[in-house]
Amino acid sequence: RIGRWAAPVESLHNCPCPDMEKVVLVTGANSGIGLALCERLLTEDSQLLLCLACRNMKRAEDARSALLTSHINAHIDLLHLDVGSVQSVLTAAQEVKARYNRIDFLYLNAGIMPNPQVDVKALFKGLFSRNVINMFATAEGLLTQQDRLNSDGLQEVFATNLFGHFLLIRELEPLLCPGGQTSRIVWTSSSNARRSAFSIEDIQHRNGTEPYSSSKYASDMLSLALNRHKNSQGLFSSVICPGLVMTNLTYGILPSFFWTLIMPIMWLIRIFTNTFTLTPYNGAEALHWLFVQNPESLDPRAKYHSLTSGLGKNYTQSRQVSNQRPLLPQTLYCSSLLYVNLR
Ligand SMILES: NC(=O)C1=CN([C@@H]2O[C@H](COP(=O)(O)OP(=O)(O)OC[C@H]3O[C@@H](n4cnc5c(N)ncnc54)[C@H](OP(=O)(O)O)[C@@H]3O)[C@@H](O)[C@H]2O)C=CC1
Ligand SMILES: CC(C)=CCC[C@@H](C)[C@H]1CC[C@H]2C3=C(CC[C@]12C)[C@@]1(C)CCC(=O)[C@@H](C)[C@@H]1CC3
Repeated sequence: RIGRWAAPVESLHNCPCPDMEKVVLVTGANSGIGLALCERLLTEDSQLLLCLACRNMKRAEDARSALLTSHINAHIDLLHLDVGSVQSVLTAAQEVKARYNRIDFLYLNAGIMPNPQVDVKALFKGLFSRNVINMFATAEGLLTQQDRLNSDGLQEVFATNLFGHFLLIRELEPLLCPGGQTSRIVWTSSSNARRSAFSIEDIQHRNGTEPYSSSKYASDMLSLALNRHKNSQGLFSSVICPGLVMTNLTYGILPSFFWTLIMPIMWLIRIFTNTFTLTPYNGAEALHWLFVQNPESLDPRAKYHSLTSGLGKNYTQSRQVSNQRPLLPQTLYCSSLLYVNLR
């Protein structure tokens, strides 16, 4: 490989990825939707070079073993990455650049919702309102979280769900779109993302109680900005919502016995709102769907939703990302640049 995008000799030597193998990196790959995505990607393309980027190597090892049981010959690498730590992202990016000479797909899936609180009064009120379907689909007005500062002095939710991922993109730029090829970025966002939860004056949601919603809205805007800045260079960014999925994240909202108790109700609700995808496999539908799409055919302003019908059929639907204020994506892009340049 010659030219601007050439990798250092030792990395080419190390790189086990011949030209036709896709290199896919997934953050938060050891559980839930991330792990289900890996399973689905290996089923789709057995030649993949899959890199599980996780903060806990024991859990990462377990995930790799589970994947290898059903895909014996799969090529699965592990990478230590705590997206909530600037130093960890920088070290991991160095490691990725030493191992591979390109990234075809970067799935930015790791995410947290710490100390969630359900507003039970609002839930009961909502049950008897005309807004009930929207309430179940978006949890609007139902959920708050308590955030804290991490060791970098950043709010933990924004650092994990947004800044760490953005820093990773910036650091991996030399591996994105090498030699005129296209590269793809896919964010696991949420239908809980709401414009009113985000303020450019409080870019980390330090003073609010909905950092999760705010950070997911910010990731939608950042994806939009990436498309505006980078599509012409062959870099395409998309956002998805997996629907409501039973994972460690949701088990952190209510105790598991409660979820088990209301499971029949959840199946019933699915008849009215196809956003209750419930299983990680179903939730990974839009992530998998994007993998097999031609990037030029995608809408840069869309959010792709994993949906499951009452009869259990999975499909992907595109909806416009909600209410973009003019210039907000660019402003956010610049602010995030400032953050990552603080390193
Ligand atoms: N479940 C749902 O209903 C919905 C989920 N989502 C989004 O889907 C994504 C996946 O979540 P889900 O599968 O549900 O939940 P899980 O908790 O099962 O998965 C989250 C993954 O992210 C990893 N992670 C968390 N923090 C970090 C970090 N600092 N560095 C590296 N990895 C980290 C976790 O690792 P570890 O095991 O070490 O904690 C885990 O692998 C999240 O972005 C979430 O916001 C969006 C909409 C709905
Ligand atoms: C289903 C019944 C009878 C009770 C559960 C009520 C809430 C706990 C539940 C209703 C809508 C859910 C929801 C989420 C969490 C749990 C609810 C608030 C999410 C916020 C989980 C994470 C996401 O990113 C969203 C897409 C979910 C939206 C719906």
